[in-house]
Amino acid sequence: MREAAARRCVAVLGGSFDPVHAGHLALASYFAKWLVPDELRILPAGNPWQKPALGASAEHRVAMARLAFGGLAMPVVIDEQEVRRDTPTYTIDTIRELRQELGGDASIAFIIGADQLQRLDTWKEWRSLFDATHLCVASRPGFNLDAASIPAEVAREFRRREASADQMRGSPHGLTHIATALQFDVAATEIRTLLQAGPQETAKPDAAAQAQLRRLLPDAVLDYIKQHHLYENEWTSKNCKPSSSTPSKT
Ligand SMILES: Nc1ncnc2c1ncn2[C@@H]1O[C@H](COP(=O)(O)OP(=O)(O)OP(=O)(O)O)[C@@H](O)[C@H]1O
Ligand SMILES: O=C(O)c1ccc[n+]([C@@H]2O[C@H](COP(=O)([O-])O)[C@@H](O)[C@H]2O)c1
Repeated sequence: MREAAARRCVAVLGGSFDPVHAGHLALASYFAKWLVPDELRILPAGNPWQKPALGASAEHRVAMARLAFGGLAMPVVIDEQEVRRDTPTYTIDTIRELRQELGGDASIAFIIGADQLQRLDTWKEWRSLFDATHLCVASRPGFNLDAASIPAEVAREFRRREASADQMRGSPHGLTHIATALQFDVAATEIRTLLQAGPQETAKPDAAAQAQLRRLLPDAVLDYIKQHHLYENEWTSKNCKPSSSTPSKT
């Protein structure tokens, strides 16, 4: 008798990654261990419509994501579909694209942190997400996962769909998991602030900020930020165009 082919499982982590930091790596690594997917798909957001502004161009954010996630010991794909799109970045559009690409049978699991769970009901067509993907959520310091912090309807959906890793790998979409063990206290906002925390005349972070940055960012990402003088000034516009320091295409 022929053995049934195993269902392909793809874990997806989307983000503004402005810049990518150790919290993103911890989040991806956590679910890589929990779900054991065949692939980790990283999706830098082109136009994250709920963020007031961005500090680096899409090209730089993609380049930093490549440096950061390329070091993980698993198959990683940096998917640029969202930065190629002109429209606001809606996850439902992206997941539908992914479905087309991966087929109806693949198990797709979209990963978010607790802050996004708290506002999931503001996402475009959030209920439709369950028809196309699983949703995996991780705790994050500063963002409660208790009943009072999650919109009631979102909490209800998550409760009735809660599943094990085996169940998620074994079906294409519609299941959820909330992991409460991750406690990595870092945000991109904090990193952008640290990068500006130097004497005005030097525009360089002081020694304490420097040590903190080394702890919160992969070395290659910090080196890249310095090489391209990213985040040295106040906010640039949201759709910031690549500057002269845009990475060359290789
Ligand atoms: N420290 C963290 N722990 C758990 N999840 C995180 C952490 N940092 C980011 N995430 C999750 O990663 C995804 C992408 O996050 P994003 O790129 O917006 O980073 P951020 O640190 O939240 O940025 P910002 O401070 O600019 O809002 C989101 O789903 C977010 O919840
Ligand atoms: O689909 C939406 O409406 C939507 C609203 C807010 C956030 N998202 C997605 O959630 C992921 C994390 O977003 P962010 O803003 O925390 O970087 C990223 O992939 C975003 O595109 C998606």
